[in-house]
Amino acid sequence: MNNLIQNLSKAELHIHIEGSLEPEMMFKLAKRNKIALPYKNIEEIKSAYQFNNLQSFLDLYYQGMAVLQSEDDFYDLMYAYLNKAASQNITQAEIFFDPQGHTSRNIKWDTFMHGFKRAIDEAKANLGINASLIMCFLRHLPESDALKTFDNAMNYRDLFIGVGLDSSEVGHPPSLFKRVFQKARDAGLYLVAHAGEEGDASYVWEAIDELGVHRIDHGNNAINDLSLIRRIAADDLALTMCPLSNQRLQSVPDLAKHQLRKFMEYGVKVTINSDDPAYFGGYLNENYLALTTALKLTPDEIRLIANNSLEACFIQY
Ligand SMILES: Nc1ncnc2[nH]cnc12
Ligand SMILES: [Zn+2]
Repeated sequence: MNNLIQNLSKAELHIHIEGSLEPEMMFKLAKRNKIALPYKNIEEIKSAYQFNNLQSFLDLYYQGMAVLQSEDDFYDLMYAYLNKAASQNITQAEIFFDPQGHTSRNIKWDTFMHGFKRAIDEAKANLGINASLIMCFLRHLPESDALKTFDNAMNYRDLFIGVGLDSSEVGHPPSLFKRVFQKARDAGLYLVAHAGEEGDASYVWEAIDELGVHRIDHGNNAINDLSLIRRIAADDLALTMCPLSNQRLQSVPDLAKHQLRKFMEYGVKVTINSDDPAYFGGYLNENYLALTTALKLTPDEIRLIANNSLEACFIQY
């Protein structure tokens, strides 16, 4: 199975670039930028990564971002991910970034956008991997902040392909972001949203009906609503699922009960992704392997999931 998973061409459609910040790089950048970390060494960082829900992870995720300061920092972060992705036979990635996590720390748009672009261009030339960016709005902040972020992002319109919605889900439903998603739709951008990770099925309904998303990030809790599953399948909305993330954030009790199999039985276009690999203990192939073992996926099922990921890409090469 290991070889099959390694050798298959795959796309990754749910990866937060800031979630690929490995403890080693966090330490290196903290030193480079003279930023004090609340950890003495890499082992201490790793042992702090014990999560009991989404928020307990997000608190450390936002704290970790503080080491990202210069264009070179953003370049290094992106290039390291793309290098790893290419080594796992990922031919294409549509990558999330969180601008509000950086502008709130007074980092300039040019700094992160130019760092990301340089890494993406060099990785294409050196490694043959295709990558595009999806800008996410932080849903724990008000829509007015997302609208300002959207206006600033339009100065870089050719550097990203879509918008998404992430951060703390419960209490921040998709409908609160209707206006900014409408603006993004009018600008010809692709639309995605995290929904049904910790929120119930109503969050997924809203992402579809109020935001008009083209893919759903996670979607796990849609499993409790048969008419919703049928709607997702009928509209061919891919789910970008993240098994190790679900396990580490305790949003599934046991990987053997992961919702992916049931969605697949209903004909939903399911995909496997890594979400925040530096925090959840595995990149894409480790996610495929963990779910293959837990759900006893057959080689044909693994091929189908990998093929789904290529079909669900917004950009077809
Ligand atoms: N799994 C996740 N859910 C919501 N927001 C996130 N930001 C980074 N990872 C996330
Ligand atoms: Zn995510």
